[in-house]
Amino acid sequence: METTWNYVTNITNPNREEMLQKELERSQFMNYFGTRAHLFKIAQFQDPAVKRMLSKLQDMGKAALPQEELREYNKLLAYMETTYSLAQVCLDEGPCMPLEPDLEEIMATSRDQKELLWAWEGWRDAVGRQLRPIFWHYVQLSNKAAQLNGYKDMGALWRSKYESDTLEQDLEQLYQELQPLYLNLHAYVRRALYRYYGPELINLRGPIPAHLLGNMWAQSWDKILDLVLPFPKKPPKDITKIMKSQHWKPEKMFEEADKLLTSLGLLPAPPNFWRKSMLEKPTDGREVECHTSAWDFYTGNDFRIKKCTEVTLEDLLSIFHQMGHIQYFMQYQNLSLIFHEGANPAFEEAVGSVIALSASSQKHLFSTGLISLQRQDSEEEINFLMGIALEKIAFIPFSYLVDVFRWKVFDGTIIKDIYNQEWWNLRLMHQGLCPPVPRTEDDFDPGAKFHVSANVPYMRYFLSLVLQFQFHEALCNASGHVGPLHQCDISNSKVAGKILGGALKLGSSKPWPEVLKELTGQSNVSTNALKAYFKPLLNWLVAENVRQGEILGWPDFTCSFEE
Ligand SMILES: C[C@H](NC(=O)O)C(=O)O
Ligand SMILES: [Zn+2]
Repeated sequence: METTWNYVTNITNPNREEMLQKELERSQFMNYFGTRAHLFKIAQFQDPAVKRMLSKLQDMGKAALPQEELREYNKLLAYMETTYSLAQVCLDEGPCMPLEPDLEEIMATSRDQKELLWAWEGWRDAVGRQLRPIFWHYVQLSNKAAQLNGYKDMGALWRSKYESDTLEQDLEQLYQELQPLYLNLHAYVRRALYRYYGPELINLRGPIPAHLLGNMWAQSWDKILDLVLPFPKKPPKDITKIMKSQHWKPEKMFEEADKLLTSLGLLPAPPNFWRKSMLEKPTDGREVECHTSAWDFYTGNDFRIKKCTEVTLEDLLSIFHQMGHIQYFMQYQNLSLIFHEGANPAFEEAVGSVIALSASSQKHLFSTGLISLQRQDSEEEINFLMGIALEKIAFIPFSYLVDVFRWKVFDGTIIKDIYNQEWWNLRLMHQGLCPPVPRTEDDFDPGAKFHVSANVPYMRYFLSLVLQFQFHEALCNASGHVGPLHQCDISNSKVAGKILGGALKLGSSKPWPEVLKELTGQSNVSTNALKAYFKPLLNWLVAENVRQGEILGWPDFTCSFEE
């Protein structure tokens, strides 16, 4: 881990070589134990814990590849992730801009569609196009590694982490249940963009151009809240502006998250965290991978976050999310190593997001001194819920389709000659978006998303969307909260903290339905809590869309490009 950390926090060739060497040694170690674990037949054992431990030990991942192919695979992985992390988009004459913070800032704040298009297209030229020629090779080697572990392809290996042979149908079911929320939000936002950008850009019966949603991947739309605010006369406070006026620094943002977690009776981040994390983008000229991530160094007291923190509300909530990962690492520390992971990958993502849901409540913002008045009238409440919905509801189809795409690439349904057109077919079908300019098969737009370039599965974020509201509702009830779910802040509730901590302590030692039952009292994933949270907003959206005579969906499904 240390050599990988050294590389992503100081991208140089020597660090890369050292990381690749250590990766190889680590894989040999995994291979040695994995092969020996295969000597045992799991069926011979009775004890569920032993059977569970064995099956996890037998899963070697990429370490199952022969030496030479593993070396090749690790070089490919490093090339893809580094290309993403070092990519910049240059103005004709003048500065080049990295994704964080420059290009993301443009996507979030510019309202000039030409400037948005420049950043959107430039980023895809700088990253996606570079990965296109080698992505197929990555797919082949990934599938070979999966097959050597007994899976038909890498998508099957990724899905196996959820220990369910009805995973795909279950996810599809959850996705369908959330469609009314998404379609009503999409229609409402399209109308608002129509008002701002006009009919030459927006077709009220068609998909929305993907560069106008405030985000490089149009995955969350919270940055265009000002364009879509339901009650413009009652704008919410600009928390980012208030943070800056109160001279917040990154360190304070992390301390706030640590404070909320310890107020629940959960564990504080240890001294190593504050000493060894990278909480800001270095200013000493070092090239770093800015995509935020949380790290466990498996020593029992060395946990770090790598983040190029900006003083914004978005980064404050992202920090709550990341400190949730750190909390999980700490809580399952006493289990045997093999169980040092979340009950399933979506649990890992949901923990921090649950904390962030409390942190983003008016009650918490008030207690943090970021707003001076907590009370909201019904119109302000709709404005508030719209802000949360632009982040969470908009994210439903994106978080679902990224791995629907990759599962099909791994299982061969999507062949390499049509990667990009199939990506946009899914973006059109699920998100109701169009590329703002024509795309070709020289492009590889999925590669312009970190998780695709960094070989990180994504379905975990879709499932986490549902789970985080289920956890939030259960913990809010446990904390004695009464009233609308969106007003709940579990801070200071030792009861809620005890329930959450108890579930995290289980790591992956128990099947995740059992952990879900411990946490929420239910053993099945349910969208009821998410729907309850947004109910007031959905009622308002439906009435508004009916009033405007909106068409839900995009019957004009062609993407028109302005001349
Ligand atoms: C949702 C996901 N979060 C993360 O990577 O931490 C993303 O940024 O796309
Ligand atoms: Zn995460």
